[in-house]
Amino acid sequence: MVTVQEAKQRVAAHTKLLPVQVRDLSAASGFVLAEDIAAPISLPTFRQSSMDGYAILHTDVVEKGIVLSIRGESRAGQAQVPALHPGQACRIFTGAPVPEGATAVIMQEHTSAVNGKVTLQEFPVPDGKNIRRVGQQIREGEVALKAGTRLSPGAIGFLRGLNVQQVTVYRKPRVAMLLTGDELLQPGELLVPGKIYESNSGMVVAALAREGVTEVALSYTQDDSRSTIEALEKLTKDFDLVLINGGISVGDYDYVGQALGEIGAETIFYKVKQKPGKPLLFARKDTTLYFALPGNPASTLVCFYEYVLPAVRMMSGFPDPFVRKIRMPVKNPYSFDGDRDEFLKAYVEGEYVIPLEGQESFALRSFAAANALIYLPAEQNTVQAGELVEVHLLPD
Ligand SMILES: Nc1nc2c(c(=O)[nH]1)N[C@H]1C(S)=C(S)[C@@H](COP(=O)(O)OP(=O)(O)OC[C@H]3O[C@@H](n4cnc5c(N)ncnc54)[C@H](O)[C@@H]3O)O[C@H]1N2
Ligand code: MOO
Repeated sequence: MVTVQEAKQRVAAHTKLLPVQVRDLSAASGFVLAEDIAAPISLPTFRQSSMDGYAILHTDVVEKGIVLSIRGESRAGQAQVPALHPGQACRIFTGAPVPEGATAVIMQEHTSAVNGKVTLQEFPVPDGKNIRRVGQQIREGEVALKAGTRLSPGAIGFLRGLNVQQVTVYRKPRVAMLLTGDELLQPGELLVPGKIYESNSGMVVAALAREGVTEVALSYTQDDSRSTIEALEKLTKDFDLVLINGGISVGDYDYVGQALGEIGAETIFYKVKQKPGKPLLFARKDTTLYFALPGNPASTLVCFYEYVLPAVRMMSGFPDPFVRKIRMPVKNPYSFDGDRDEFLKAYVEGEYVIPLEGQESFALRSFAAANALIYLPAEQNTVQAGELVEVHLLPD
């Protein structure tokens, strides 16, 4: 049995970055850049107006009420704009090229135009006012995004604006999941005595999809040694990550630990001093990592968020792979017995975190309402209302 901290360290120590791949930017959201990206162009590429109004020479504005003659127009997308001379103003719109010679744009609301003349109500007008400079955002050749950046929607938009079409990123793991249990029913099957509807594959598939892992090879096995070994043998080569669910405790029909030994996987740890999820096993064979997740549904999901998700993120190049931790005051007092650290299904509401009813590891009802886990080390087994606790925010 290892501590939570030791288990996390061992996961980190045995999880390697996956090879890089080139992806179209349109299919790279959520991936992590493996190389710096240099800006192929400057942004803006030309001087642009940031307002609808009039391009002028700021030096013309020596007092309030100056009148200039309107010469021409510049609209967004226009290629040629005549140069501006002292005493002139050019009608201009947001995003349009600023004529050569102009040094400022006065917003329309600060002007009045009549009969080809415009009166400016603003004084003084600083040099460069309402003009986006060439390269103000980024200059050609500068590093636009560094290796290790996760491609957020903002990053994708930024790269699109730079006309970057392909990116080199770390690939995401190829994942298989093996569900064990004689009691498991597929959706829609007839409910017969002793059976349950299988919940854990759908849950893990949904959680993986949020990490950008959209394909999971699912397979099922009965609780017997031979079929468990055979099922695992099929999953070695083609996958970076194999998740096994159930059959990892000490019962007479729990064959997963033994089967992993039979296929030559090396156990890196078995059992973590935590609740739920004590019988978690982590193993490795060649470049494939195996997590045997305890079958109790809440144990499966806690182990997923605390260990599997960080491993997926580490493989895909995330610099900060663990779920986000903050310290918050707990709304209600809470206490527990036992010598294992606890992960409590919880709800963050405003400035407080609330431990939810129904913490048993068979129960997903509380998980369905949770947006966080409270991590309480065994030493902190009694907390008072208002006491600060460590909160792990679940990904949205
Ligand atoms: N004598 C002991 N018994 C148990 C111990 C122990 O230390 N000594 N540990 C308990 C803990 S803690 C956990 S957690 C469970 C883990 O059990 P397994 O990983 O072997 O899982 P199973 O026995 O196969 O199933 C447990 C539970 O979960 C249900 N289950 C399994 N798979 C699914 C699924 N895909 N979807 C929905 N529900 C599933 C299964 O029906 C059982 O109710 O062991 C304790 N026992
Ligand atoms: O560790 Mo188990 O998940 O407590 O039921």
